[in-house]
Amino acid sequence: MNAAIPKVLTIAGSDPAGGAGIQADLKTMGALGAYGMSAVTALTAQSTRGVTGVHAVPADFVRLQLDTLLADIAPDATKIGMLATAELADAVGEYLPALRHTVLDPVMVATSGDRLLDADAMDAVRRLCARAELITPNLLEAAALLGRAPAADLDELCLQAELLLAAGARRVLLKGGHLDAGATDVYADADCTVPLPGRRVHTRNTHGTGCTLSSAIAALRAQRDSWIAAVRDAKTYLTGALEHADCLAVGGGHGPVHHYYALWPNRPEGEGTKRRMDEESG
Ligand SMILES: Nc1ncnc2c1ncn2[C@@H]1O[C@H](COP(=O)(O)OP(=O)(O)O)[C@@H](O)[C@H]1O
Ligand SMILES: Cc1ncc(COP(=O)(O)OP(=O)(O)O)c(N)n1
Repeated sequence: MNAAIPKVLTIAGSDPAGGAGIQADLKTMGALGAYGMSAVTALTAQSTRGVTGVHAVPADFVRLQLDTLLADIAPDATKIGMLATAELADAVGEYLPALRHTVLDPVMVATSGDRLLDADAMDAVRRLCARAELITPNLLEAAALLGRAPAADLDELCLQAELLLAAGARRVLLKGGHLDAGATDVYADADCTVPLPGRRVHTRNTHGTGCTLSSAIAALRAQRDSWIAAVRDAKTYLTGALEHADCLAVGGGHGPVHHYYALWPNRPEGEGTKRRMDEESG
């Protein structure tokens, strides 16, 4: 694998509160040793309490951002997040053949319940799912893509991951964060279907978990030899960011996860920080 610093692109919406969207993606990429770049698909008016407005960028201007960027820089990996409209989903789809290591987070609805994708954009997102190298739907997004009820247990998670493969996806990480217990996701590709258990963190500060996970996978895919290795390491990073979310104390609603938990040595609250200080003092 190339030892140069990887250049990783996010094509996503903006979250002014800094916990989701391109802001979360760029923080994640920086925290994981990648040089982050962004093409913005939509502005949201949003805080930790919810979304009050969405303003989609015209599709031709998203094309201009991508044409200008890609004429100069070849990303080592790309994460695609909020697409807002069918027109934007189709426009971004035009670039997938030219991009490597593509991760699509088919963002539809924020945790607050606010819509981030037009209702008539589902077919365009389905088309995109078949072109990305990995898709990372949550329970509700998988159910919407498949036209089924959301999975309620691990068996159904595995089944829906395999149904998404059968529908054309190349690799699927079906996220189980919305199940009542645990934090088990399911990874599936043509060779295997693997449950990925995770420690459940008891915090209300979960804003941006999906964005953080998909951008971490992209950042790490550029630095790992396989998708499954990137997915496992990204999940470990996200669990740490959730474990340290409460010491950020941002906003009055669902606050962000702590993207820089391993990098800020002067914040004594964090367990990762403490571990690092212990290691440094021998
Ligand atoms: N409380 C939690 N503790 C640990 N991991 C969590 C928690 N909530 C979500 N996750 C993990 O965060 C990632 C995003 O999951 P999910 O919440 O299902 O997606 P989204 O943010 O897209 O709705 C998954 O890997 C999931 O297992
Ligand atoms: C601009 C923007 N993009 C995506 C999301 C959704 O973020 P996600 O990590 O899937 O989940 P929540 O933040 O809603 O918990 C967003 N809110 N804003």
